[in-house]
Amino acid sequence: MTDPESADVNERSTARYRDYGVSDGCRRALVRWVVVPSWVLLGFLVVTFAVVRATGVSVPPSYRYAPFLVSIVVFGLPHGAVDHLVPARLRDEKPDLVSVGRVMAVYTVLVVMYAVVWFVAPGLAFVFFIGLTLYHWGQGDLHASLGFLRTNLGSRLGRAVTLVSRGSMPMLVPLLAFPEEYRDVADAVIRVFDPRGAETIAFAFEPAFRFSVGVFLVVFVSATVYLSRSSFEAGELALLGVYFATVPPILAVGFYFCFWHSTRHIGRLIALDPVAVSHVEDGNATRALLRFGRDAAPLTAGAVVIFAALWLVASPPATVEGFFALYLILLAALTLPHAGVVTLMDRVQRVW
Ligand SMILES: CC1=C(/C=C/C(C)=C/C=C/C(C)=C/C=O)C(C)(C)CCC1
Ligand SMILES: [Fe+2]
Repeated sequence: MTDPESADVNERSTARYRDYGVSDGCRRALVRWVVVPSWVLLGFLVVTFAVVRATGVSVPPSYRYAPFLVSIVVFGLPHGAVDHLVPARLRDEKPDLVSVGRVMAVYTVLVVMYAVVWFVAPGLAFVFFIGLTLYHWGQGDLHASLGFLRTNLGSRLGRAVTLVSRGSMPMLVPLLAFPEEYRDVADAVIRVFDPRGAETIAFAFEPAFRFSVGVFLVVFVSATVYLSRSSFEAGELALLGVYFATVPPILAVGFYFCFWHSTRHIGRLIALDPVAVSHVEDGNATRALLRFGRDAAPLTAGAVVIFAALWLVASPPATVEGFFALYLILLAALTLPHAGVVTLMDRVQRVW
C-alpha cells in the first residue's frame, strides 16, 4: 500500500502533467498573449516583405541584426536563463543549492565539450548547431501545439514527424529560399575558427543537396498534415513556411527566436511556476512575466559576461557581422544543455 501522502503527491503531479503542464486557465492566457501575437507579427512581416520585394525597395542590411541584438535582453537569452530552476520545479520542489548546482555542473561540462568541437572542427560544429536547433525549436513548437492549442497529433510517430517539420521551417527553408545569405552566415561563423569558412561545408550549398532538402521538407510536411489532421497544425506550418521563404533570413530567424520560440517557452515556464500561475489565473499576466524576468535576470547577466570573455579569447573582426557570428556561437554552446533541460521537461510533461 502507498502511504496517503505520496499518493496525494502522485495524484497532484498526474493532474498537473495531464495537459502537458498547462492548465486550462493558463492555456487561454497563453493563446491570447503568446500565440495570437506571434501569428500577427509573422503575418505582418510576410505582407511587409512581399510588398518590399514587389516594389524593389531595399532594406539596409544592418537592420537585419536588430532582433538578434534585442534577444540579448528581451526574451531570447532570458528564455534559457531559468534552466537551473526547472528540474526542481518539475519535481514540485523548491530549487535548492543541490538542484541548482547539479544543473550548473552538467551545463558547464556540455558547454566546454562543445566549445572544444568548435575549435577542432568548426564546420562540423556548425552543421551540428543547425541540427540541434532544428531539434530544439521543433520540440518547443511540438509542446506548444499540444499544450497551448491542444492539437491531437496522433501517435508517437505523428509527434516525431511534427517535431522535424516544425524545426525544419527556420533551419531548412532559408537554405532553399536564400542560399547566399545562409552561406554568408555559415561563413562568418566558421571563419571565427577557420579561415576557410563555409568552404569546409561546401556540400550543403550544392544544387543536389538543396534539392534533397526540398524533397525532405515536402515529405515531412505532408506526413505531418496527414497524421495530425489538424487545421491548426497545417495553418501554423503554412505560416512558418511562407514566412521563412519571404522574409530575409537573419531578420526572420531573429524575430522567430525572440517572439515565437522564446515567448512560447517562457509561457511554458510560467505554467510550471505555481505562484506565476496564480497571477495568470487572477488575470495578472504582467505580474507573472515580471516574476519570470526576476528569475531570469542573474543568469542572463552571467551569459553576457561569458559572451564578453569569448570576445576577448576569439577576437573576431570588430564589425556587426563579427559580433553576430560570435553571438551565434554563444547561443550554440548554451543551446546544447538547454535542449537537454527541455527534453527533461518533455519527458516529465508527457509530450512523448
Ligand atoms: C541566423 C541565421 C541562421 C541560423 C541561426 C541559428 C542556428 C540560430 C540559433 C539560435 C538558437 C539555438 C537560440 C537558442 O534557442 C541560418 C539558419 C544559418 C540562416 C541564416 C540566418
Ligand atoms: Fe529554447
